[in-house]
Formats: sequence, structure tokens, C-alpha cells
Amino acid sequence: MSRIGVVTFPGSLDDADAARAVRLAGAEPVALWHGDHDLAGVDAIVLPGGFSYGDYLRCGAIARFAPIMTEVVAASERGVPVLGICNGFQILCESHLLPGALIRNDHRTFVCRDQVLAVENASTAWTTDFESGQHVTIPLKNGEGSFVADAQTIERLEGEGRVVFRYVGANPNGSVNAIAGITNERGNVVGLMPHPEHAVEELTGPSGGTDGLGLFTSALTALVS
Ligand SMILES: NC(=O)CC[C@H](N)C(=O)O
Repeated sequence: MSRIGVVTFPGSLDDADAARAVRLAGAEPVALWHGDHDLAGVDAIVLPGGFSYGDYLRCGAIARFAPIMTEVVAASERGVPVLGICNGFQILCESHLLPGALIRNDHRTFVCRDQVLAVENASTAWTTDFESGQHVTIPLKNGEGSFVADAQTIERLEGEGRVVFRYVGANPNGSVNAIAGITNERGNVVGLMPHPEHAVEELTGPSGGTDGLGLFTSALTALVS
């Protein structure tokens, strides 16, 4: 059985839900601690949502220096699938595993809602179980979800098909080009602001939806292929 590590930082909030999503997808979740110096041989890694280090300085700016991140960066360079959800996405940007940054929502308030997204790239390690152009509903909950990058970076992301998820309907936070999630050049590292781990069970998912499960099952497909 594939083993997917879920990293807990001080202030992580959604690590338990991410581990549950991993289990529901059919893999074994492995708890990793921010102070660890090894990845316990996991096959893929999830950086979950929350408020690592209390969001001090900037969201993800301190977590980037956690000992485990040295290992996560090295693993990503070997092609290990890495998923950053919300605060995890912020940590991936701060770590320069993904370009750009997440800043305060343009309306300056926390947003918490079920959000429709378009899957724009269904060939990353975390999205092969979706169809390109498919609409999915995933909860969005953050204060600093506005994706920004310089014009050249945006042009490159768009030109290379590295926008993985885009908000559908009103832009919830002012993200450039309504970008909700992106990937690295290799397609093994994906970050997104919405929370797929909260849309994996009919009882608790948005309108009974389980659209989020596809990210976790996609990683399993990537691991066996
Ligand atoms: N849900 C989250 O992971 C929150 C991320 C971050 N702390 C923010 O408010 O933007």
C-alpha cells in the first residue's frame, strides 16, 4: 500500500482531515513532524492547511525553515508528489517550490464557502483522475488566498499550462487571472488554496460532494504508474 506523509507544523489545522482523505483514497497516511529530519520513506507528501507558526511574518514564511522542509524540497527534486493545501500552498511558495505568493484577500476579510473550480490541467501527479475543464466544488477558507506573481511569471504559468485550478464565477479573493492552484514544471508539486480534504465524504462534503477525493486518488495512480 502506498504511504503518503502528512506534515504537522505548530499551528497546522487540517492535518487530521488530510490524513483521513489519504486513508479514504486507499493509501496509508504517515504522520510527519515539522522537526523531523527524514520522511520515513513515504511515497508522497501533503502539506496541510492551517496557521503554521501563527501566520507570523507572512503565512508560511517561518514553516519554510522547518527541518522537514529540507527533506520535502529534496524529495520534490527527485519527483516525489507533493501537495500543498492552503497554508501548505503558502509554504510551497515561500519555499520557492512554486512561484508567486499568496497575499491578503482583496476584500481584506476571511472567506469560507463552497467554491466551484475549473480543473485546467488534468495531467499533474495530483489531477489525473479529473477531466480537463471539469468543474468541481471544494471548500475555500482563508484570509490570505490572493495569488500574485510578476507579469512574466504569470505569462509563463499560463503558457505552460501550469494553472491547475481556476476559480469559476466571482473571483473570491482577487487572485491574478482567478488562479486557485498551480504546479511546478515537472507536475509533481501542486499547490491550491481550496481544501480538497474537506470534500471527500458525502456526509460532510459540499452538497454531499466528494470532488476533493480525486486529488488523493490521482497521487496513487501516479505512484503505481
Ligand atoms: N485554511 C488555511 O490553511 C488558512 C491559511 C492561512 N492561515 C490564511 O488564513 O490564509
